Amino acid sequence: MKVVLVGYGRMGREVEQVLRERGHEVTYRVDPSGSGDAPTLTPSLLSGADMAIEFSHASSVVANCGIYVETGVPAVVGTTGWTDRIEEVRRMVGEKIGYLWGANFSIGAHLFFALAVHATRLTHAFPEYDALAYEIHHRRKKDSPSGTALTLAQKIIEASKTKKRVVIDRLSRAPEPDELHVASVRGGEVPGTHTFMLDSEADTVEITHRARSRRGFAVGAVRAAEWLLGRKGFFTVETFIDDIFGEVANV
Ligand SMILES: NC(=O)C1=CN([C@@H]2O[C@H](COP(=O)(O)OP(=O)(O)OC[C@H]3O[C@@H](n4cnc5c(N)ncnc54)[C@H](O)[C@@H]3O)[C@@H](O)[C@H]2O)C=CC1
Ligand SMILES: O=C(O)C1=N[C@H](C(=O)O)C[C@H](O)C1
Repeated sequence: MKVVLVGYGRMGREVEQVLRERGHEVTYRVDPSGSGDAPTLTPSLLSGADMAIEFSHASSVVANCGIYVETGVPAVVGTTGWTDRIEEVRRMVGEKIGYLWGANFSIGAHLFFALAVHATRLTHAFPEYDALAYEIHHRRKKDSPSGTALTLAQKIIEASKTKKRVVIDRLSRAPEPDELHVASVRGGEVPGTHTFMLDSEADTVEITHRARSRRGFAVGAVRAAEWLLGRKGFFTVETFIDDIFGEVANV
């Protein structure tokens, strides 16, 4: 595949390495910081490209989607922090191009989601267990909570009989029983740690996904791009995971 990298920061560079290892070619790197070949994405940069892979900033996702649609180039997007506009992007994409978005492309994160959802269902019989979640990321991360934490929270709300709402703010009150509290911490170099906790008077059950590096995210994104080639429509990473690895993502 001839790939245009949109966003050439930590993830863009990691994806470039994996693309090379898997026999693909990077034709352009787009990044406003000056670290790529061009500062902004334009239709002409996508000419001849088979795929775009975007790890950029939330503020650019919708405009970039317009350029993918205009040029007919499919895109895998890992950028987080923009899902308040996901329906707009879904409508823009329609059946015109293949577009796949995921908050977390590492396989382990999807095992983590599945385990957390399964554990939540098991506690239907044990209402003494209260659910909560927290995530830790490096000091340069721009969005909070992480896309992964928001995805986890949504899945837990769907699986839980007691939790109906997600609260992400710093709480200056006790959470209501139907509120799932999701907390975020930023600092150091942590590539991404997410913990889901079920806590009772007797004990604590903790499920943690701890990324060791960004490689798992990058491998997943490149595999998702290989999967997307030739498909049309708006997909989330869960569809790709389901298709490749069986019923892992949506247990
Ligand atoms: N889905 C997943 O598996 C993962 C998602 N991410 C997400 O990917 C995004 C990027 O993460 P990192 O690479 O760690 O951040 P980073 O800050 O190292 O890199 C982002 C790059 O995008 C550039 N950028 C900003 N606006 C742009 C635009 N309009 N067009 C092109 N480039 C633009 C910035 O100059 C920067 O170089 C974040 O939203 C992060 O949460 C990060 C890791 C894994
Ligand atoms: O910004 C990051 O670094 C990461 N972002 C993604 C998220 O917001 O969930 C995925 C991973 O946790 C790393």
